[in-house]
Amino acid sequence: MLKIAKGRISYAAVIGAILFMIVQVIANLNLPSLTSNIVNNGVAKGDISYIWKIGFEMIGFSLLSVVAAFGNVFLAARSSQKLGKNLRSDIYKKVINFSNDEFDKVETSSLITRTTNDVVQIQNVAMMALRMMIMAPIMLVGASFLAYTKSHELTWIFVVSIPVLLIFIGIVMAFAIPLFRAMQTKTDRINLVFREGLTGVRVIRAFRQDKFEQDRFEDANQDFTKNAIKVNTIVALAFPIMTLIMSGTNVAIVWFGGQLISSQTMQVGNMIAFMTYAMQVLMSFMLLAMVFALIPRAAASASRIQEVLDIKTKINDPEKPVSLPATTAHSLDFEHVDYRYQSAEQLALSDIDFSAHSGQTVAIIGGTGSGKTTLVNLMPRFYDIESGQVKLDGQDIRNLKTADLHRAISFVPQTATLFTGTIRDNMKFGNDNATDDEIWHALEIARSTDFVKEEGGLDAHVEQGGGNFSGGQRQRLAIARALVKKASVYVFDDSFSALDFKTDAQLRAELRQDAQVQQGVVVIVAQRIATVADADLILVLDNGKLVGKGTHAELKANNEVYQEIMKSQLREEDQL
Ligand SMILES: Nc1ncnc2c1ncn2[C@@H]1O[C@H](COP(=O)(O)OP(=O)(O)OP(=O)(O)O)[C@@H](O)[C@H]1O
Repeated sequence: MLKIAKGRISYAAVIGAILFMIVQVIANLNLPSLTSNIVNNGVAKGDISYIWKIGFEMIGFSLLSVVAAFGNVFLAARSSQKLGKNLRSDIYKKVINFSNDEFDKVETSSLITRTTNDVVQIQNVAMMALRMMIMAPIMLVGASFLAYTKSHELTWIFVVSIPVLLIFIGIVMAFAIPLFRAMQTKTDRINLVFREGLTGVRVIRAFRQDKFEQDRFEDANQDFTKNAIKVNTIVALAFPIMTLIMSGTNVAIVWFGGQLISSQTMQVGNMIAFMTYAMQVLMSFMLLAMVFALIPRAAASASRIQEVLDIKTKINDPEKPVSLPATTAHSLDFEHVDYRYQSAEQLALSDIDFSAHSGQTVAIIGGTGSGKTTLVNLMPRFYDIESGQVKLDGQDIRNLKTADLHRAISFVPQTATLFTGTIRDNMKFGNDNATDDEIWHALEIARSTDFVKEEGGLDAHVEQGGGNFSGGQRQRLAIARALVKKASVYVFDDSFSALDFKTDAQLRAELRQDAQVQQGVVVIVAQRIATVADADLILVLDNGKLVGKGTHAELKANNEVYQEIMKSQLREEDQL
């Protein structure tokens, strides 16, 4: 846990909080002694001026204690909140640079719990530690010593009450700590089920799985609640018992102290002070117990966060990056590329080899699971290849800064994702300087002007995930967004599948005529022969292998897989 705070917490604030806390403890430790003086020397002797003098001193120490407590809480809160803020941004910075391989390692819902709930646990413990963990031992030592100076005859009471309290605290912790620890994994589970339920709500309804999903959530919720109730019951039971131990100690002090007073071996004031110090001693143990009860849960949180921070991102900038040549003649080359998913034994792609240059359209076709998406994902280095080379403008993409590479590639993924904001915000996602004219031009190519105008133009609101647009409209907006970004390579991963034949054909014709797009290489992943037929180069994938490469006419004449795909699609149309 200390590792996680290192460099993320303000040391000046921590030192300030500790200093204030020391002042507070010293002030608090002085008060019982002053009470005993006032009783012994003022009240017992009827010395009014002494009472006033010590009374003012007590007010002074009380005010000092309040001010110090305020300073301590202020700095403790500030530094623990800052620690939380720094942790959240460090996790976010780390995660945003994850490649798909790393995202495959940690569940998204768990990442969310780690950024929110786990960070809160650390913050709470940091706050408690700065308030109590250091206060308790100082108070414990100070109060024990001062209690002894007030009456060494009564100190034996501690010999009984402290072990009783410690044994009790030990029993409580033994039961509570595993439960505290389990809270985090149970929170994870709730988040996972809740998230899946929310994102898949339509599917759940369509398949009438509402009851099943509700039960699944209920189970997770019930499990969490049961655990929380157990923890709270233990804590709730612990408090009255601890109060009982404290009251028992008080009774013993009054009982035996009374006897000492009547035999004139002890003064009343000393007994009152002893009683207050005894409470401070027991309170210190309780404060320590509270902190130690929270530590295991926070330690579990800390290791969950550290686990994310320690993940080594595989795809990093090279030590000596090269720059892309300043040219308008762009090229994309795959040279004998092999790729294997980290969890898989077999190659997902093997010996992929092709070249394309500015003005050319490369189309990738193949059955479901043949490796089309995997292939295009290698271009922006979402995954790194196992062997071979991928080159952009003649440079191995692993020698480029990832920011430069991503700037050079405009990518439309299979599932179109839009962000909350306006259409304009979404369109400017890859090109902040785009003018309204450029955006309208891109929308025109993507056959989106009509519905965007209907929605209210570029200022039209886009809901979370583009929920207020249809699937086809989202696809077209994602295509337009990719066109607004001026790139060397435009990748469309199955982006035309949601369009009808006519719109698909019009859109591709517009792409062919657009001067900006024609300066780059266009890569289209498609399922339909009609979509790929006019491409300059068609790659036919089958089971991760490049089984055909050529134009439509060439492949139609001599490629078996291509002919098979053609036949199956003709058959489908014939059947209608
Ligand atoms: N993250 C992953 N981890 C392990 N294997 C994966 C992963 N993603 C895809 N695969 C496997 O790689 C193969 C190729 O998948 P890919 O998504 O590239 O196919 P595709 O041709 O794009 O299919 P579709 O047309 O259905 O989108 C499949 O066998 C798939 O199971």
